[in-house]
Amino acid sequence: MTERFGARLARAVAARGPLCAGIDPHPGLLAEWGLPVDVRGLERFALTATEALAGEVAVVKPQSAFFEAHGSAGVAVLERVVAACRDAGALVLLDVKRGDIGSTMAAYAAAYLSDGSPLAADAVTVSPYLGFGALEPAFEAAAASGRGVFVLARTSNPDGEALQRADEGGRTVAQSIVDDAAARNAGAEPQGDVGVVVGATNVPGELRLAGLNGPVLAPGFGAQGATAADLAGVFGPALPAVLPASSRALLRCGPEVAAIRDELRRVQAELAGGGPAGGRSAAG
Ligand SMILES: O=c1ccn([C@@H]2O[C@H](COP(=O)(O)O)[C@@H](O)[C@H]2O)c(=O)[nH]1
Repeated sequence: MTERFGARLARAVAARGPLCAGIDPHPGLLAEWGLPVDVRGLERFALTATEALAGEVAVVKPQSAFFEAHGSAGVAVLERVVAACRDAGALVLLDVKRGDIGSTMAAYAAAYLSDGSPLAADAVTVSPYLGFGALEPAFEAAAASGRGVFVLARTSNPDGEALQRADEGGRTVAQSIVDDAAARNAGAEPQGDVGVVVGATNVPGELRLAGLNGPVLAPGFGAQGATAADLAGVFGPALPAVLPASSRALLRCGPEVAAIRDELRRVQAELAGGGPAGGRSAAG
């Protein structure tokens, strides 16, 4: 029987620590690395980043948008990145933020969460804007194949606040997403397969995460300004379930593999020791 994602993730984090390393091939970063902003540059960038990061972290998070921007050749590079991360022992959380009516969601689930699909990852990000229930095909495909789903709840960007903090029957919309995810994870050991996305840039204590019984992906750490010292305040007792995610702050250290890896290890050490990591800049 396929081992569940929640269990696989817990084991990977115990072995390699909680940091989730993002692979975001921004055109500006390709240029900074002295690479052409085309599919050849994308391939060199993404495979170099994979070489630097995937053998060191529990989770790698490729940002699909930057690959899709190069068309089918870019998506082919993404497929190679997914395979190379797996070979290096990392779980792949593909950041695609999909969400649609249930019948179309089933097609996304087939693409990203089903054995045999070239783009199948260990987990994906999904958007609940069409309703948490519309994500059911993704939850089912993930459960059937030992994969995971991370639902956007309270994102790291300031634009999310008005919608996500709106009142939904005495709690915020974001809290209702967390509570729906918690219901799906109830009773799972060591944790469930449904995570939430909560930005590390958010207000301390805004969400009740203690009952989630699942992982919390925390982008906003690093280039968007949140530091290791902020994490305990923002996430409180849920901190052991948090995967701080950083992309640009690591990738800016390239193109040398050793330099990216040195920065990665520095951040991992700070996360382990609770000291300051990350850096300040505007979110977005
Ligand atoms: O709330 C969210 C959800 C997803 N993201 C994604 O995470 C990375 C962040 O990159 P950095 O370079 O570390 O800022 C990026 O892929 C976003 O699309 C997010 O930032 N916030």
